[in-house]
Amino acid sequence: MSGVALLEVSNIVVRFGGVTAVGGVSFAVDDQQICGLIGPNGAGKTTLFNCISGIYQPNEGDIRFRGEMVTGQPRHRMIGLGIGRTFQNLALFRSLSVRDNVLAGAHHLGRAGFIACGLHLPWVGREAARLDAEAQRLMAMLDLTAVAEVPVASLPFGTQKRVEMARALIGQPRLLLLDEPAAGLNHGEVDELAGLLRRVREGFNLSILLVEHHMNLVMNVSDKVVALDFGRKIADGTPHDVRNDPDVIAAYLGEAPHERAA
Ligand SMILES: Nc1ncnc2c1ncn2[C@@H]1O[C@H](COP(=O)(O)OP(=O)(O)OP(=O)(O)O)[C@@H](O)[C@H]1O
Repeated sequence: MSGVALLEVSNIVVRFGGVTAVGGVSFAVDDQQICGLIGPNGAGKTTLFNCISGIYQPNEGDIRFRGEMVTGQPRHRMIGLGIGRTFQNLALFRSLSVRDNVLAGAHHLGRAGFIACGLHLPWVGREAARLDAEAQRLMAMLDLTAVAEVPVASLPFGTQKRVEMARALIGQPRLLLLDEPAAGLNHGEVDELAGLLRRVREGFNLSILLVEHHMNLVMNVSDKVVALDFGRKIADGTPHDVRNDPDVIAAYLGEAPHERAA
């Protein structure tokens, strides 16, 4: 694997009818790297994200994950390969408890089918106990233990976002895609999120690709930043370099991006 990026996106093009949402974007994410993906509204961030997570199939270009071509693979296959994600507007089972939502993220790991469960085979119980222990560990790490049995619908938005992250993490991703994790959070929660992202990266030995409008968070937590505008890449480098890039500043209507923090 040495010399091969964890994720390699090459010349991705996505068109919706006459609209070119992504017009030939390339970038790479390395092992254990936090990469921020930024750009003004309509720049193509979500569309690119949806290609990487298997929701959209690009019209052109390639996506390689751990050296393997995965372009156009369906979502369940991407999860199996190690690409987990959260959604901007959350995609939780609202009437289920936090614990059950977290466990729902592990369904592709289980080997226990209908017949094995019906026969009460011993390894089925062992597998369930192992997953439950992992869910407990994740809930502790994401400060969810106290609400483990609470239906997610009754929890504050910031807590629900942590549930979604725990659900993605129990799937043992090598790459975690986070779609606007700071949206809807207050200042204190955003500060905690920065620390949490670093702990998650260290604790799970994974990489994070982060779409985010909250510039302070992106610049503070990312090892590298990729900036898009009108479906094209306009910068790719360290937070310092991207923040000072003239094209990035121009894309944000003359404001330095770090001054645009929510
Ligand atoms: N399903 C769709 N059908 C048609 N056009 C779309 C569709 N999804 C996105 N677009 C268009 O593609 C372009 C890129 O949109 P996209 O949502 O990827 O941008 P974004 O950078 O994620 O924006 P935001 O920050 O507002 O979420 C926009 O012009 C958008 O209107």
